Amino acid sequence: MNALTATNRNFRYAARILGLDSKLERSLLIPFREIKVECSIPKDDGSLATFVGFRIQHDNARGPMKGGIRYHPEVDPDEVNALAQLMTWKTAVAAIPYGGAKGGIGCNPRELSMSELERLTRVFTQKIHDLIGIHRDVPAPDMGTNSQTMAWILDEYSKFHGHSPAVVTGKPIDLGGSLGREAATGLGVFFATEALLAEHGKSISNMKFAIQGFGNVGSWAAKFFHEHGGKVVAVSDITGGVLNKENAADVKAKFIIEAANHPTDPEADEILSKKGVVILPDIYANSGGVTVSYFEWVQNIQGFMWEEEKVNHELKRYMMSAFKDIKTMCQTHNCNLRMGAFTLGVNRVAQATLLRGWE
Ligand SMILES: NC(=O)C1=CN([C@@H]2O[C@H](COP(=O)(O)OP(=O)(O)OC[C@H]3O[C@@H](n4cnc5c(N)ncnc54)[C@H](O)[C@@H]3O)[C@@H](O)[C@H]2O)C=CC1
Ligand SMILES: O=C(O)CCC(=O)C(=O)O
Repeated sequence: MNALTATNRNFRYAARILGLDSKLERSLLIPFREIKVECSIPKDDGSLATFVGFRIQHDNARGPMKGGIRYHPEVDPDEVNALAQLMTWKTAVAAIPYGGAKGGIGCNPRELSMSELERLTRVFTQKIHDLIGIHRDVPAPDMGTNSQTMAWILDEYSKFHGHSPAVVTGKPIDLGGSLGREAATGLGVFFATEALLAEHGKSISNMKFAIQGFGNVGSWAAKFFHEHGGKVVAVSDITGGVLNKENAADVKAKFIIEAANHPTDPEADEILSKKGVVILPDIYANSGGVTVSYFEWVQNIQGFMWEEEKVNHELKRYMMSAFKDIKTMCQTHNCNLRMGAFTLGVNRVAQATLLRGWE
């Protein structure tokens, strides 16, 4: 099942639980805008290379659209669409004033030199600069991109619109980035795990952790688990496996924390749930990144930098509060954590949409 089919299925299930009107359901599902651009660049050897870039803006009922840009060979419009939609529910679960978007370029960043990556990022920015903006759509890093990528977008965007640090988050600190943003997704995963384990009478220090993916998110999460007495017993990277209906039955973990986006397909979800595995869903578990992106945007707009302690303290407060809200939805609708998070997010966006109206 592809990522979009799976995400739509989860959304429809949540809409049914909430009893949403079918017209509202359709309006929430269809993306606000889908952008597809050709990005041609001269390679270092003088040859021409053409890549396809996407920015899918899913919903802006609760505020400017927000979400990362990924550079990966398998980027395709359906996947970006699903990830954009997940951002809409994620920002609503986190209770931050944003909608959802996601972008990507189909490329292998490991096969491009720094100067090729810079040219590609600048060309992509030239093609989308009039459709993003501080109060319109604010990109951030995701798989295969980082603070340097954001610095190039900021520089290119500013050539058209004047110096605009708040147009991207996850920037280098020297360009207005926030202290704590680089570690934020991993730290948020740690806070989310702590909250879940506490519910089950357990703590980080008496648990073993196997981490799939060891880039920004996985490596910071591993560091925080280790520092708090957790035993990190396994780490897998790109050469590792995926979760799916063939191997879901072999998973021995009692808890799965979805630090990545859409790492479990619905068929595997069902198998794992039947085995009694507790899954903490992506739209909550990895929301620490976008939450600190929000703090970065606020700091840029305020023109005032926060101490790292304040960033981390506020992050913990947001993560705890969202967990409490998800549990309330689980109790109200007698559903699992994924549907607790989906109903929470979808309901908040539905309410905002209804309040704004369609005229
Ligand atoms: N960077 C951020 O702030 C946020 C990232 N995410 C999500 O977290 C996930 C990871 O993102 P980043 O750490 O930023 O990316 P990254 O590019 O820094 O690292 C990705 C890691 O995953 C590994 N990987 C790729 N395919 C794999 C597979 N099949 N099995 C095991 N490992 C595999 C890569 O080798 C690499 O170590 C993505 O799904 C992303 O959308 C979610 C929220 C925020
Ligand atoms: O920090 C952000 O704005 C977005 C991060 C992101 O792409 C995600 O949460 O999946």
